[in-house]
Amino acid sequence: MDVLWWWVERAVRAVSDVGDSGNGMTWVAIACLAATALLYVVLAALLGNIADGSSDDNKRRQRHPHGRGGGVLQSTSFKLVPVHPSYPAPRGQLVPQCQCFLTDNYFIDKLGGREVRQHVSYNGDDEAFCKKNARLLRSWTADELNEALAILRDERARREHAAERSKERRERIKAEYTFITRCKELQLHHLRPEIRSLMTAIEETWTMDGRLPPTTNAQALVGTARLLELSPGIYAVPMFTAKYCAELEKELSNFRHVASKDLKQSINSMNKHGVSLHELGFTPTFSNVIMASIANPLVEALYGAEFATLDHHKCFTVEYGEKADTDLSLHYDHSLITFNICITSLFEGGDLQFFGDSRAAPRDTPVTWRHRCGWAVIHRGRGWHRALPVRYGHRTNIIMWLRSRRHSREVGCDMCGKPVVSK
Ligand SMILES: O=C(O)CCC(=O)C(=O)O
Ligand SMILES: [Fe+2]
Repeated sequence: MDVLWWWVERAVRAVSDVGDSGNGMTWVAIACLAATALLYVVLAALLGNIADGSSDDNKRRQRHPHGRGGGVLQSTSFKLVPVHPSYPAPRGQLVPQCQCFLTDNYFIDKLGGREVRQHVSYNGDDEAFCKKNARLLRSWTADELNEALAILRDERARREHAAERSKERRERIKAEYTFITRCKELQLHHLRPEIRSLMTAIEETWTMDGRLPPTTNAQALVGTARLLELSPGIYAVPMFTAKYCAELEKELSNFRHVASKDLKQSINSMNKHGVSLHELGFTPTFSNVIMASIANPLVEALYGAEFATLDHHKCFTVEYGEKADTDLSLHYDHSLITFNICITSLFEGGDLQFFGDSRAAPRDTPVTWRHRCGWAVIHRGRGWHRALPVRYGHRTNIIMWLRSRRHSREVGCDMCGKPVVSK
């Protein structure tokens, strides 16, 4: 590098001398500049640091299984990695691998109009359910019990057929729905400068093998590009521009208005409104791109390398307001890591509250986050959390439940904690 600077200095001096020394020196200046340019190209090629160009993306993918760049001295600014259909790691939405998907985490919101907000397990056997929940059932009337059993049977049937039904809806949406924007193709300019510089800051610390040095930790990043730590392991960062949020909301609101009811199925047992972004066709150009380009490197920096094997996800919207859900009860997510991005601004209330790890009882005093349009909240899926009622307006958030098959096999299922036998 010193040699390069020496040549640059010579070139600059020669050019500035031209004015004083007349034409004789012009040739010296041109020769110096040409030599400098040649030297730069050779050095840049040697360091694998030729900026831009599609071949660069291919090189990045080969260096790191999650499509990230690497290389010492790499200082190009952050780019989204287009995820090619043949790219093996991110496979979009997969069918849940653990059997607990069929038996655990059933939510009963209301019985006979009365709020009960109860999470229970149900294996399809009504008698076993009654025996196991004898104490709870004492507070229910016979009618309420019948209603509860009907809810559980419906929910179990929904889960058993979730994959096929989702595929059918996806195909119908593709055939029947006409997009009015191009929002499902995430572009670099849709991202706020803060997240771009945060990702650049992370890239700059990568070593030659495309990994972060073990000394890199979340504390070093907090404060960079407005990355906030709300509490240990819970972060917030500006992610989407206001313009992009408006475009997303315009599309989603159009879908809400024109799509038939059966295409807008509830995405889990708690949220009755909202749509699956996978069914809307967002996976290849939106969710997979976020997972490969942003989530994996960011999660590695914030939580450690063992979390950076995210390879599938469930991506959907939640909607609160007058003709949507009001709030969301205390729960934890079917995810290793959750990205929760707010895309609207005209609402009041709806704060997100965290109550600690779900492997322990919920804490008394929550950490509260007031959603901001375009900001993402990032947290472990297994943390207790809830959303307070939206009192005015409409709030739409994009929820990405990011999962890792490797983590489920090696550490345990995100929901029940038991190791998942690989398929
Ligand atoms: O509305 C929110 O911000 C929370 C949504 C959420 O926690 C979920 O859908 O899992
Ligand atoms: Fe959640």
